[in-house]
Amino acid sequence: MAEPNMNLRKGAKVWVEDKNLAWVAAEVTDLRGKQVQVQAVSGKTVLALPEKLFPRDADEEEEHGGVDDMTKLTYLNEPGVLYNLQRRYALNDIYTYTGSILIAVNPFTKLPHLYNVHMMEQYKGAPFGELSPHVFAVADVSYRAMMNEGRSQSILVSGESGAGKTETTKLIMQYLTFVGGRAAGDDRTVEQQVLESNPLLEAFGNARTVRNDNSSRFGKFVEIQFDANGRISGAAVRTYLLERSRVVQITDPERNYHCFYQLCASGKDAEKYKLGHPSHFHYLNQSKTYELEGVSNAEEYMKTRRAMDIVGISHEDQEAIFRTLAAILHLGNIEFSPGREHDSSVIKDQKSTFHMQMAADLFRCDANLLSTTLCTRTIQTREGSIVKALDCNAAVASRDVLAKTVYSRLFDWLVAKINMSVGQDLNSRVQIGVLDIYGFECFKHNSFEQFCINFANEKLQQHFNEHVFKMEQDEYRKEKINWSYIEFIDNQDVLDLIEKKPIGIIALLDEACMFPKSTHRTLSTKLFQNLRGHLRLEKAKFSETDFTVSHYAGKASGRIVS
Ligand SMILES: Nc1ncnc2c1ncn2[C@@H]1O[C@H](COP(=O)(O)OP(=O)(O)OP(=O)(O)O)[C@@H](O)[C@H]1O
Repeated sequence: MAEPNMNLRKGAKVWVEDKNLAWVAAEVTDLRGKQVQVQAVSGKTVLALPEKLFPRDADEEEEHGGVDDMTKLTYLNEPGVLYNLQRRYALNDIYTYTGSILIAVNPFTKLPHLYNVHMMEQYKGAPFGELSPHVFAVADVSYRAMMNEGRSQSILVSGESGAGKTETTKLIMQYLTFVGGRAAGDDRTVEQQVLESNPLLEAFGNARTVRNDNSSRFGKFVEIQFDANGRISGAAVRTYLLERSRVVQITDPERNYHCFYQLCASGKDAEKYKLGHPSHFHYLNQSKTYELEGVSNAEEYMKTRRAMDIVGISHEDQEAIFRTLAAILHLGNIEFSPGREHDSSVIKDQKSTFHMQMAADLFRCDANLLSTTLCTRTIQTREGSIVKALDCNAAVASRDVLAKTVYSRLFDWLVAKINMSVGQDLNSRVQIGVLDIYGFECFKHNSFEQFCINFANEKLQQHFNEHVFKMEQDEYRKEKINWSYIEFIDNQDVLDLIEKKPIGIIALLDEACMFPKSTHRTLSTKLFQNLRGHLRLEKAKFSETDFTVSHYAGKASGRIVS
């Protein structure tokens, strides 16, 4: 989006950077050697370097309330794009096009007039771009492309946490249900079932985060299958990258997965499993946030139960699901103290023994076996298996791994149940896929989970580059249209750094996992030896194991730990 040939004469309209407001509108008042004097609309005069200024569309050229397609801006630069979105947002115009891409700004308030049946009727079959930008227009264009070309389509919903991806995905499904739904009078339809399974997925896959009270902690690809007449004939939900670490570790004011709090507030069921207030459980009390504003955990529990009934999960299976959740909570309360032998551990005290017995009963396994499993590790060798004692830290780690594994298997099992109940149409030739996946994430400390999320986003970015930029430009070339090529950053080098065999980060990690003697130090040495000088990888100055990957969207630092 750089603007190389900016004409900086007196009176030119520009954007100048501002500490507080990001960008402010200004006008050039003087040229002083290498610097330019500009006067901001507030009246303030600033000196700036020319390369720091961006040209600005003249106010009188701009339509009132901004333009509905960014490509209509004379100057397509960051301040211009942000200003346009801001002006539209002020009028509750939350949608704006950039060519065939839709930008949605989260309104954080209900706008029911935007999503009613009347609106859906309006967008049905309307040429793209004729009506105001809308998520229904995108869904409609993909439905029509599928029908006209007989080819499957996909819609990618991307953005940072809390941007509105899940809401947008639901709206797309609502629209596809409207155009491809079955005639009234049919039994409960596939699309209804997909929508009705949402509360279930949300109870087990969503949690409160700093940014979003109901943040999806997994990626989701919803495939909606259609028959030859364009009617929905089946559907499937595929999930990715469930955030497993949340089951055992949370920080204030975040929460664990909603289902745990729901179960604790369930009254009789909670009593049956000897649960109480969430503050009694280590996996929940690491954060003091137990309630969500405007949400009753007990009512949500009933909703989750109802969603299970709708999806067709038997009462026996429902009981097994909540029993497993309770077992995980009891498991988390097991503490260890050093055993008699060096580097060994035992269950700490009576309280821990109670929770271990509870966990074992609820998992329906033998308590001694559970305790041995937590406090020892069995290593297979050629000579047979060796049992090695674990110290307290290692026993805690093994307890947490068990909790995470059981939870993620439970989640996968639920997804499989939902898919079975909704029913896939194996004969369908066309489908529309909607991908709702985490955006790029960067925290102070980034775990392996974040690394995978950023890798997935890097892959998506490459797909986007190939399809949007390369294909458009090939088209222009074919038609001999004189076109100044858009510059985009090819991210193949980041992908190579991560996935190339045999010396990408993942390949080296794989290799390290196979050698019993590997440690986090041997892995870091290998990584930095093999990838030294890679422009996308930086080693931290004062650490042997910290590294930073320069992604297309920014830098993310990680640490190799054992
Ligand atoms: N189109 C919309 N209309 C009204 N409210 C919206 C809309 N989109 C989002 N919101 C509000 O913003 C909140 C966050 O949106 P959503 O959960 O869809 O974000 P997300 O991008 O999926 O976040 P995460 O990645 O954390 O799951 C919603 O709970 C809802 O209150």
